[in-house]
This record gives sequence, C-alpha cells and structure tokens, in this order.
Amino acid sequence: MIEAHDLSIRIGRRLVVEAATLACRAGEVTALTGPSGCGKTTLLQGLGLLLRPAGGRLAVDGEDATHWPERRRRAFWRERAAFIQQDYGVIDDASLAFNVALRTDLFGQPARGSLPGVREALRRVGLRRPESEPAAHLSGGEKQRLAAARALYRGADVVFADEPTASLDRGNRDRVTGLLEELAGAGAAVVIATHDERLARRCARVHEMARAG
Ligand SMILES: Nc1ncnc2c1ncn2[C@@H]1O[C@H](COP(=O)(O)OP(=O)(O)OP(=O)(O)O)[C@@H](O)[C@H]1O
Repeated sequence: MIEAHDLSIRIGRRLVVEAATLACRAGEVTALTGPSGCGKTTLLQGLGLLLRPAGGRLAVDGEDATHWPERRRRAFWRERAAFIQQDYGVIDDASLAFNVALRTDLFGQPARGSLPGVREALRRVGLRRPESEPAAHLSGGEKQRLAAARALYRGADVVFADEPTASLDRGNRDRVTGLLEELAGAGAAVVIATHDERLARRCARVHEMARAG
C-alpha cells in the first residue's frame, strides 16, 4: 500500500501538487483525476518515488519512504513496481521480448525459461506479433500494451499507469481496463492518472485534483 499525507511536489519553483492525502491500497485501482495540468502525472510520479516530495509524507506498506535513499528507491522499482506510460519506459531498439522480460541470454534472446511467460504476457495484452520484433515498430497504443505486458510478466505488486487508455480504440481500452482490474484482483495496488471518465467510474477509489496555486 502507498500512502501520501499532505504530499507536496515542486517542479522548478512551482508547487504542482499541494497537500495531497490519499491511500492506494493493494487489491484496488485508485484513479487520479482532474483538469489538464492539475498535476495528475506529477502526483503519480511522486507516489512512484520518481520525484522527491517538497513536503508531507509518503509511506510504502506503513514504512516512511519520504526520504528513502536512492538504493531503497531503486530496490522498490526493481522488485515491486511497474510503470505503464506511453512512449516511456519502452526501449525502441530492443525486441518485444526484451521489453517484457528486461533480461536476455548471451545471444540477445529472452533468458531461458522466460520465453513462455513472455509469450503469455504478450498474448494477454493482445499483441500478436513475433516477440523478436523491435518495439520501434509499435504504435503508441501498442507500446502502452507492451508496458502492461511487462507489469503482468513481472507480477508487480504496485502498478502506476499514466493515461493507460488514452490512445486506444474501444476494444483495446476495454482490454487494458480489464487488465488493470485483473492486476488489482491479483493483489496489486494499481494507481492510474486518467481523463477517461468511464475508467474512473470503474475504480474503487477516485482522488480528484484541482489546480494547485
Ligand atoms: N518537467 C516540467 N517542467 C516544467 N513544468 C512542468 C514539468 N512537468 C509538468 N509541469 C507542469 O506542471 C503542471 C502539472 O503537470 P502534469 O503533467 O502533472 O499535469 P496533468 O494533470 O497530468 O496534465 P494532463 O492531464 O494534461 O496530462 C503543468 O502545468 C505542467 O506544465
């Protein structure tokens, strides 16, 4: 579980997130909503420990993570978290398989034993392409699904998704929404920043944001 108490985040000199208090629980999808520019992405990145808070507190499973050193934050990203962001976190030059597993053998193929898991994750997000294909061939929406496949493959227990349905057509929007619910159903804390009202309505918790001063 990720909890924020009075969390503030500055970008440059500007206070973009002001005193946000929310709890993102395991087994639930939490939506961050609000008008464009209100700071949804910034808060998402703060909750994911990608941005350091300017004030307030952040806890991971009840442990104060506000001032975790780089080493602890890296361990959190490596062992527990997955980020789904369009055109972000996908390595264009690498194969689909490498992007899902982030591990290869000496020949640049997915490490032995991981290929069936990689194929299953790609199948579940509906990417019916050879796993050796470079990610550069994918559209923005397909890259989002590739990032979702990585979260599935890794069994991440905290999933952060920025506008996960933004560039998808209806069928794939439903598929990604279903996947996020499935991840939560398997026990993950799923946090999404979204404009998609249909998606927000399906979430267990909605944190509505206003523009900070
Ligand atoms: N790297 C940056 N440098 C300068 N300003 C930034 C940076 N990142 C975000 N901001 C500003 O912080 C504010 C909040 O941005 P953020 O992307 O968090 O909002 P958002 O609610 O996710 O917006 P949208 O719904 O349009 O994606 C915006 O005014 C934005 O211009």
